[in-house]
Amino acid sequence: MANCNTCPSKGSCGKDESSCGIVNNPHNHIKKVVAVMSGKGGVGKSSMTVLMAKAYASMGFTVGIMDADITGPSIPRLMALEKEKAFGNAEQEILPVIDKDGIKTMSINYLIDSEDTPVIWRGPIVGNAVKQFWTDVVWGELDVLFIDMPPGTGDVALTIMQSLPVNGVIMVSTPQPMVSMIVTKAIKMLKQMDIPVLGVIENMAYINCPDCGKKINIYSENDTEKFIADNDIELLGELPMVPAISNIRLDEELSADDQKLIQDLIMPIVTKLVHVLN
Ligand SMILES: Nc1ncnc2c1ncn2[C@@H]1O[C@H](COP(=O)(O)OP(=O)(O)OP(=O)(O)O)[C@@H](O)[C@H]1O
Repeated sequence: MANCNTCPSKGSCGKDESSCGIVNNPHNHIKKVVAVMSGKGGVGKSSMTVLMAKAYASMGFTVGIMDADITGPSIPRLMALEKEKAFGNAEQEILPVIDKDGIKTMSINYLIDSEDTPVIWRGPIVGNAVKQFWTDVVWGELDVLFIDMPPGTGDVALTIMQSLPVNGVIMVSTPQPMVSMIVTKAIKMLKQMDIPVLGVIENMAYINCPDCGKKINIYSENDTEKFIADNDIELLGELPMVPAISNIRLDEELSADDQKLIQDLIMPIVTKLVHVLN
């Protein structure tokens, strides 16, 4: 049953506790829940989730990542935790896997034999698994929990939005008309559900010429300004396509230049996010 005392939305959601469908674990005290969503697959949602989580942790916040993409989980690999398994405690709860920076993570891949074993489950079972990642995982005290959403606006995305106290959503998109159209559907769904869209990240928007440094737009029909204005949302940032981001799992092995590049790209976004979340 719902428990407002441990709910991140306490005092701001307007729901009645007796009819609220969100169940909270009394051991967990999570201040903010941020879903990272894309509408369209492959645009960099999981990469952005990891970059933001690492940046938050580097600022001294306590951070968690829930990998809600049950049939296509990528958080363990992106965090270089793919060899880890999750264990339970005496209360039948699940302990998250914690990375070298103290980021707590949970993914279905920690619970199955091998990372390439497929999860062949229908929507309601997948939805229940995600709900258990909220109710049964010992997240403890967190300043922010990022949820790496499955792509699209299907059954599981709806379950998450209805069953977890999501404070806001970050949309990840690429500047292509077809992607913007599908991301717009997701934004409209969130507006109908009264869930705030915190802003959009335009990922893989351009490349920098390796010789002269000139910014080269990859897509000829780049209409980011219109997309932002039509949807009345904030642009949190535009990121280029760079090898450093595709190698984020090896962050400690990246050159000092690449580490600085990532910092310079992600910090303005995270600074805006800290501001809009407070
Ligand atoms: N800015 C970037 N520069 C270079 N490569 C990137 C960038 N962003 C993401 N990628 C790469 O693009 C691919 C897709 O990224 P990612 O898995 O984060 O997308 P996704 O939207 O979460 O995908 P899915 O829909 O499967 O969940 C990965 O190989 C990732 O390394």
